Amino acid sequence: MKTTILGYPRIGSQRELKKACEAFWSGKTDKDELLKIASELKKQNWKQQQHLGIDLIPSNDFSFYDQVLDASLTFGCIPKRYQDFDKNNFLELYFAMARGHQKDNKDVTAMEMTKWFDTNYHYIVPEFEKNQHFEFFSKKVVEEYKEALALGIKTKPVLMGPVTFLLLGKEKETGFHKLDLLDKLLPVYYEIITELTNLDVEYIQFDEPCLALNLSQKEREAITTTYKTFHTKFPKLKIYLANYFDCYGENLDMALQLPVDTLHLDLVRCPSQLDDILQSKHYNPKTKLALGLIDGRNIWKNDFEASLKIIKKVTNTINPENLWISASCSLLHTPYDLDLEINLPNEIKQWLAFAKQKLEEITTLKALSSSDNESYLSLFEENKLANLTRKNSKLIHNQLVKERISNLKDADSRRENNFSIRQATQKAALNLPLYPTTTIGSFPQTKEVRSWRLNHKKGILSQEEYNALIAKEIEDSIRFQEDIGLDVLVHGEFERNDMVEYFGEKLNGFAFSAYGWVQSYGSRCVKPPILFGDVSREKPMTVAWSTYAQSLTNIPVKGMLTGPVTILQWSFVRNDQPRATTCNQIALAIRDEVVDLEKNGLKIIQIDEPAIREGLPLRKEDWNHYLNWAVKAFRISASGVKDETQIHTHMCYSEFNDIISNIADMDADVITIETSRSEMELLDAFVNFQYPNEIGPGVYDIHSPRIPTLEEIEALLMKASNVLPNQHIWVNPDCGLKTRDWPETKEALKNLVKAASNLRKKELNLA
Ligand SMILES: Nc1nc2c(c(=O)[nH]1)N[C@@H](CNc1ccc(C(=O)N[C@@H](CCC(=O)N[C@@H](CCC(=O)N[C@@H](CCC(=O)O)C(=O)O)C(=O)O)C(=O)O)cc1)CN2
Ligand code: MET
Ligand SMILES: [Zn+2]
Repeated sequence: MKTTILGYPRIGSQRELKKACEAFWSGKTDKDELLKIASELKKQNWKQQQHLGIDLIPSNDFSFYDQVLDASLTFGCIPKRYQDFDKNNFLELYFAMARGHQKDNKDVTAMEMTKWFDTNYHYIVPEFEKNQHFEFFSKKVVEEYKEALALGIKTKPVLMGPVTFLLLGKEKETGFHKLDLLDKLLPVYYEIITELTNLDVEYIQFDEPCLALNLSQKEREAITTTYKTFHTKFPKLKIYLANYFDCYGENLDMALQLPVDTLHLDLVRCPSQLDDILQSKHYNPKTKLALGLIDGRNIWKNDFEASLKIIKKVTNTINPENLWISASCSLLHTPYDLDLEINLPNEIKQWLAFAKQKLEEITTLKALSSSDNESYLSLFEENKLANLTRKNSKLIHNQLVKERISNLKDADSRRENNFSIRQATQKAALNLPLYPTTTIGSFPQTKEVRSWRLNHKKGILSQEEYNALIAKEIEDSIRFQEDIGLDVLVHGEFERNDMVEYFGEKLNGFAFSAYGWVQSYGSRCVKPPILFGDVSREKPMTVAWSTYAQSLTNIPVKGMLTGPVTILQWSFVRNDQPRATTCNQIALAIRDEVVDLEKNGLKIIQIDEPAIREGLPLRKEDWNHYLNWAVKAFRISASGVKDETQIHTHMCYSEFNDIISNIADMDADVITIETSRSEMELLDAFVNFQYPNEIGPGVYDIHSPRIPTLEEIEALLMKASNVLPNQHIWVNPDCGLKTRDWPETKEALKNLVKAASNLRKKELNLA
């Protein structure tokens, strides 16, 4: 039996890569400095895995921004708008594709970004044209292999599999299907594999998580062709085929017949597949199985007793030499090292394992499964005790919360009247112009704002001093919004470290790490709170700052909350009860907050649910169950208020086509969505469905420092007004502005307000 993993976090335990990239982008450091820090991080990761006993260590799991963008560059899949970039200045081209570029007489937009399966990680969407050309362009996969080899480590290079790569991308022209490009793409893989095998590479890991989706026959055939061809051309190459995040499902028979060395199984998300495989007539006992037993998506300690039972069952049928012990998926989605957490309560800490501890768990499981396991038995006992303590802990259970959940009634998830009645009431109460303008909530989280929070945490700033600084920032932002003429204002979220962590800190049932950073996209990280127990709200969480902001102005200010599904989705969630139950607990806490905001005079309340789509199960047969409880949880949180209180929700990074009726079912009075990078394509779902409520399609791509021009915004707005009822349209950016700086934010928002006002004028002239 051997150990391996699919990938390791790369941002650095102290977010070194984040800091290095941001310093490079701002021109504070040069390319050599960035490359040096990257090399150091790769080296640390490889050495760490070697030290802790991982037998087959991955390479090319590092990335400066995103592994799918890396793949696009590996295959020379570079959209035409970047053709003026010097191909010898790789990093400039690479980051231009990732973030857009607006200097030295160049002005190009970034590539689209979207959710990586059901995670909070975002990837850069490959773009294809009809006559797409592929070539082996970036040699990173070869270079990283050599880099590790120079350190004495013979790695397993990781490549995005060709079918997943194509399926994750997007046709930028009509008249072809992306899978048609496979024939052109495969020769590039042959070239890469040839170079790697010339260097004596034994194993290559091909990531094909599309195998967790409901594939069509054509897509399945593409997989078969690909791996049969690889095997025919490179009979000595050991192919490690990685699927993760769910079952192989109806793709299993096909997968089992592939001529690959190893099939990787996510046994956390899909424990049942093991029996399916062991009983399948298609299973060839020579195919190795990688048992993904350690949860790569969560931070709970593994249950060794349960895992060993599974291993034992497998070894009854399969020679241990044909088994790998592994994590369910790449450890990219877990934080680095629990040892850094000195402030976590010990009782909770003993239940947890971060990436480094998961490596230890993997090697311990291997050791415990061998006959000579005596020196590891104490680790087994320790693990057993920790899991037992967790099960029986007093910290977890709150009877009052459980009772409230069991007393939930249908009426708790319904507003008093339907939307058309509410709309009329709200119109009278709010008196907003046609095409009302607003923003999504956050304003720039500047260095200063963050340093106040850091200094407050360190005790350098008192609570009063900190509050005074935040209050001043809110006041400035209100004045700015009034000055430029926005119609619905926000307080700016300056007091929040993060839209989920902030609420986690205020609710019972959550714990927080100090360094539990996980990459979200590019250099941006999140620190998901640890939801370990029953959730309840002790006191109002946002009322003070929201009412303060409203007290400064006569223009309506939106109360700003994060919704229950998003708080659930972006936390590390307890695995001892159904997620639906946990979600309802959060929903009740948010509901109480919504009611308190209304009581305190907020006429508009936004409940953000950007993670609703992300939480959608990968396999369609599981969709309905999820959508039912998720939509219901949102409705519970939103339904405690009077008709005249306007409930907004906000979603980003989402394809809406296949869930649009459920989105409508959420029944928010207004929804704001991200649409600008896709040039309003995401709006189609709402148009085709004749979405009944009001909607603000984003007209400003906030992920890029680029300032959208007045003409661009107008063009997007025209597109929207051509297809939506004018009375339903709001004008807003794609998402919050916390990652932007003030100068660009100000310019962009002025353009946004002006664009709305121009459109209004046009409308009047027509009338
Ligand atoms: N949870 C979550 N998921 C999400 C989003 C989101 O907002 N939250 N948005 C979408 C996109 N993802 C995003 C994810 C992160 C950030 C982001 O800005 N993250 C910040 C960290 C935010 C944070 O927690 N800030 C803390 C800690 C800040 C910090 O780094 N402090 C410094 C000191 C201050 C300084 O000098 O900068 C330190 O501790 O060393 C705070 O403000 O208190 C970052 O990476 O820089 C933006 C978008 C989807 N998923
Ligand atoms: N209200 C939040 C903000 O403006 C919504 C963000 S969605 C990722 O930052
Ligand atoms: Zn958003």
